[in-house]
Amino acid sequence: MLTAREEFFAGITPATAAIGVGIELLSNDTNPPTQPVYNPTTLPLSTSNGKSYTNGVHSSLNGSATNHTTQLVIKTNGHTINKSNDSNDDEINPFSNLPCREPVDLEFKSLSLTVNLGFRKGKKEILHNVCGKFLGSQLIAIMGPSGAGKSTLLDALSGFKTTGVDGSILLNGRRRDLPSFRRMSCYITQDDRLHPLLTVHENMHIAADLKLGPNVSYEEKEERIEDILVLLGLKDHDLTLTKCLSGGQKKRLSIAMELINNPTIMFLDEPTTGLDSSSCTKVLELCKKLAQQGRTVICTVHQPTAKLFQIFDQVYVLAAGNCIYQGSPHQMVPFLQAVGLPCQVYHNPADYIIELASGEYGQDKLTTLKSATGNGKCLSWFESPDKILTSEELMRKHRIPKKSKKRSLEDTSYMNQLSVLLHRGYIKSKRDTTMTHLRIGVNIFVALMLSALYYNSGKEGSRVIDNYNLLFAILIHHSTSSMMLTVLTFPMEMTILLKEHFNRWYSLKAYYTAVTLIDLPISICASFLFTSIIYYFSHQPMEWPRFWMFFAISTLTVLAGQSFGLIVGSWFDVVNGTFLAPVLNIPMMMFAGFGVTLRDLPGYLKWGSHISYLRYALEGFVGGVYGENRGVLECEEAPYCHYRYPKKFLEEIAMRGDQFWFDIIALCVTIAIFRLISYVVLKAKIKSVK
Ligand SMILES: Nc1ncnc2c1ncn2[C@@H]1O[C@H](COP(=O)(O)OP(=O)(O)OP(=O)(O)O)[C@@H](O)[C@H]1O
Repeated sequence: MLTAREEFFAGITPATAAIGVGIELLSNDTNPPTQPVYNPTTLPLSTSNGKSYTNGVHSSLNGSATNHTTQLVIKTNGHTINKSNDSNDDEINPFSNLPCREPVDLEFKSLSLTVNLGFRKGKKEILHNVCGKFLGSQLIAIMGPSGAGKSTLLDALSGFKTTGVDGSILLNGRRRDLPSFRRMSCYITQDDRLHPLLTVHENMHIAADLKLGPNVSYEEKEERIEDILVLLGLKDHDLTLTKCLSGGQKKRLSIAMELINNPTIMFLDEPTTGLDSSSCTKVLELCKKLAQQGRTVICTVHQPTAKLFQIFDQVYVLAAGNCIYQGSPHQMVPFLQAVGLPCQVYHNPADYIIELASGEYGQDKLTTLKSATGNGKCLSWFESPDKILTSEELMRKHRIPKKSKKRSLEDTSYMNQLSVLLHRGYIKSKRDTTMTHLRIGVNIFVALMLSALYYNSGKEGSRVIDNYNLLFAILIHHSTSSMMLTVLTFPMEMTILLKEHFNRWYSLKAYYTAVTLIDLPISICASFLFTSIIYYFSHQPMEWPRFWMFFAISTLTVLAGQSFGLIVGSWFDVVNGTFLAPVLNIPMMMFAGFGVTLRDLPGYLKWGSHISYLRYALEGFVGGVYGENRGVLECEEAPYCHYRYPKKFLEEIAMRGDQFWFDIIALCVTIAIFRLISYVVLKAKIKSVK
């Protein structure tokens, strides 16, 4: 009898290599089946947790896999088990903990996608009424030359893009209900949007916590993670930081994280781009395995080699937004022959069709191909066209899917998402040399530099102006350093947010709350260190209440600068943000009351002082240091001290010195408004991507 783990490995090639399990498929049919099939009638299917498996394969659609008898030889470290297999029987589902779902046929009719080119520039249609059918349990390649519309088609089908999309998309014959569809599908982007400072296992565990929630036990999650990591050949790397993984491993990790909640339909945008041929093969073979387990796996590819081309069950070729071939890779040569464009014997058909699609042999050939396929309507070139079910048959076969009563798209509660995101943020902060270590280091360094420059200026009556300059310099340091750090780092976070949010890992609200909270301890800590150093060495009044006032204003300025950076960082990319953030901060400095006092500001610019958070911060600093009835200052370094009486200085700079609490409230309100604006900008940005 096989153990659950042996059963698990029975259909999995990459995993077997990792732990010394080998599989050989011996067919006793003259036409070898393309898909290895496991016979549950001869092998017991009980799992470690006592569950039994149900069918995960759309057998009627896998013509080549049916009507074959296959012999499966499983070699497990030393033992060899021979099993006969009739492929009409159920296939094992290697995810021993995941409930099997029905395979889904995805069909689209007269699909067009139009984009707005901008003000007065009109519109551009990228997809032109294309049709197509992607069958369940198959690996489908969307091919075409650069700019043909592959990614656009993938975006439209996955629901990543909804604006400008016209036509109908059907799932098992019924109109696609986008929220339900998103619950059963996932989108894996071309670039690997992963957290570089988390290990493979941490990434997986966080994905599991976000997708499965606290109702699934830790042990079950671990079991599922291990199964997936073994399946994807990542088990040996589970303690490796993501940033140290190779391109192919990153790609596999991206897939692994989405497999946690067992999606039925997987969209992959160019999963082979940037990989060497062996990694390409590994990734595509893995996709094939996932498809064989009952999923519809759709990916875009540029120009596969002849070997990779054969891995796909179906290819869909686009040329300038039109379909020029749809069917099995094996049928492509007969198809081209049939339309009078025969492929040379030694020419890779995939290369040839891309050359045709690029218009290398003339535009008239494209017209011929488009009409031969009916722009995707023709299904004759599939492996077994007679076995393809019509929409009506599919509707009869598959019951109406239950509509979820849940309003939110995410699988777990807000509180669960928040706590997992906080935990993830904590791990990242601990390891982040820029956001944490460097930031603390820079604060200590700047504080020591300023201390050396303004040593003793806080208590000396002859150096009040110097001290005033110091207070303004501290404000500029706090506001710009926190702002620029956010502007530089947030756009990278934004790309990950877009992917994870689209794949329903968490709501924007949970993400935003976590981002706001996670940075608080580091900001407070950095600000405390800075304040302690500068306050002591510049000899500000040695009274605890004044120290805390100084610290409170410093911290609120850091938070205001950060919130301002968040608005810019979520609106603009790094290049534009780096230019715009300091520029936009200049009016804040202009209206702070430094240089030109608030009294001397021209009447038509007075409004500026009300919106400048640096004005409230400067007023708060001055109030803390010179207000609140501070006594006469020392005058040891000069024969005459003009501002020996702090009141005189306050009059000169047009500040009252008793507005500390007003300034604190004004800073808190400013932070709240900035945070609200950045939330709205983020939400709009996510919407605009669609
Ligand atoms: N928002 C947009 N505005 C204008 N044109 C767009 C927009 N999005 C896509 N396009 C155009 O649509 C066409 C198809 O783009 P798409 O990214 O889908 O191509 P692709 O086949 O995936 O190309 P590649 O393989 O190079 O990624 C291209 O000509 C592209 O310039």
